[in-house]
Amino acid sequence: MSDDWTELYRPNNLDEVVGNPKAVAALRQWADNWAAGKPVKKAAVLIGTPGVGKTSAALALAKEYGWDTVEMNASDQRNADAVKSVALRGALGQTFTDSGEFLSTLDGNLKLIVLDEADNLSGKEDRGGVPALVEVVKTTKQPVILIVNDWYALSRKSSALKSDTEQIKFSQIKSVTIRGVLRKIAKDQGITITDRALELLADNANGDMRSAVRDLQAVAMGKDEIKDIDATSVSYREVEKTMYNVMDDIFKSKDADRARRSLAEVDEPPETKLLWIEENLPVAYRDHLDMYKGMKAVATADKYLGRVYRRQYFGFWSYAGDFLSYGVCAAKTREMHGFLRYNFPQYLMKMSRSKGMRAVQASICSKLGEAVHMSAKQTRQDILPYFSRIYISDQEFALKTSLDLELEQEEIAYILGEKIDSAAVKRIMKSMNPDGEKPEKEKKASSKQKEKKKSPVNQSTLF
Ligand SMILES: Nc1ncnc2c1ncn2[C@@H]1O[C@H](COP(=O)(O)OP(=O)(O)OP(=O)(O)O)[C@@H](O)[C@H]1O
Repeated sequence: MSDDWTELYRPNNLDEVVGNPKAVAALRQWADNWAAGKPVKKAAVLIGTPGVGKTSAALALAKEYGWDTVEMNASDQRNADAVKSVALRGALGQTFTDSGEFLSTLDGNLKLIVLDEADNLSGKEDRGGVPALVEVVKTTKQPVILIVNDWYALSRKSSALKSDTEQIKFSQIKSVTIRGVLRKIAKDQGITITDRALELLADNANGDMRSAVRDLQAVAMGKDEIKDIDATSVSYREVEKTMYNVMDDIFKSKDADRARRSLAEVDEPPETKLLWIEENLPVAYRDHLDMYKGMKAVATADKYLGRVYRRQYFGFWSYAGDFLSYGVCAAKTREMHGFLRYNFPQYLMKMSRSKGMRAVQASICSKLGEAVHMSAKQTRQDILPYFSRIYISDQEFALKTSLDLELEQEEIAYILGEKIDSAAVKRIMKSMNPDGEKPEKEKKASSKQKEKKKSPVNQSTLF
């Protein structure tokens, strides 16, 4: 049995494929025609974003109709011959898998050929990827299903692909539907889960069932009860995910209205939105004029954001939003397709890193300041540089002060200017704690700090 819940709970039949009844009905109709020996279109294309059940539906269909399945990755050019050899043979006789093995068809059953990533044939046109696919969908003697995320990208490469296939669209799964599936899985696993946690997990998935099931499995690890707080741990990813979606709406499509709505809906401060767009505009717009116009819109948005604070007029936020969405979206000369690798804003990354560093420095200064009866600020200016020098050069001093000040590993690393897991830091930690047991003092340290009950450190031990 699979440990991966997305495999374990893959639908076993078409009725278990939730959320897209029309698509499932269309798929059944297509399969019925094949089963009756009169396929109207020999190949079906299942179109939809990742994790909405396209592959599951194809596999469930084969099970329901008692067909064998041959799954192949269409983007791998090496498979083209293997696909043809399976597809172009009749139901009787023998066929090959992509690894060249014989597949016997003793009962004369149909064989469902599932071609994953069929939209990923980019750059392969000249090497025959698309023509091979067209030949297959026209002449196959076996039912063929193409799985695609981006139908536009594929269909514009060949009009035959459009006319010779049955296109079936899968929409994103509604949050409430996802919730139902998650509830069933939790029950089956003997896990209790709060309604709020279910809601959080389902909402976070943004219509992607696979990611919802994965998140559930991740938060359930080692637990038999999932509380609200457990589910909130996945929510940071939602921010990125949502911003990534907004990026696509702004940079790829020409639908400026959608771009505007999408940017307005994402729950992030306007400054953060601007940073995302500024960071990724050069990734998306390779044309210099598009980039120039886009950056101009970003600059104008930035001007309005500045005015919000200077004039305390929050109406300017919407102006800024319009420039970032409408402005940037309309700056391009044509729609963009294909995958774009967006970056998390560098500025935010640096800031959060240095925020972490500043917090560590503040905590050292507060401990040290207490020992020498000085404010944390004064300690930082007048004591810390000298303290660090002595600490680095005198091991005995380092050990003593680390124990007296109850320094944590990250604080020691900061003073030494080393990485947290460096040999020097480990050496001091080990000397502080030779038996591997946490000293009593250290154990109490964090709770003591929280209580703000400052322990009187003996100055004579320190210096
Ligand atoms: N509609 C659905 N009903 C039930 N389970 C689903 C559905 N969609 C997805 N799942 C769950 O998510 C997993 C992944 O789904 P599946 O592989 O079918 O998605 P997909 O649309 O083919 O995605 P991709 O395009 O990334 O391959 C399934 O194994 C199943 O556990």
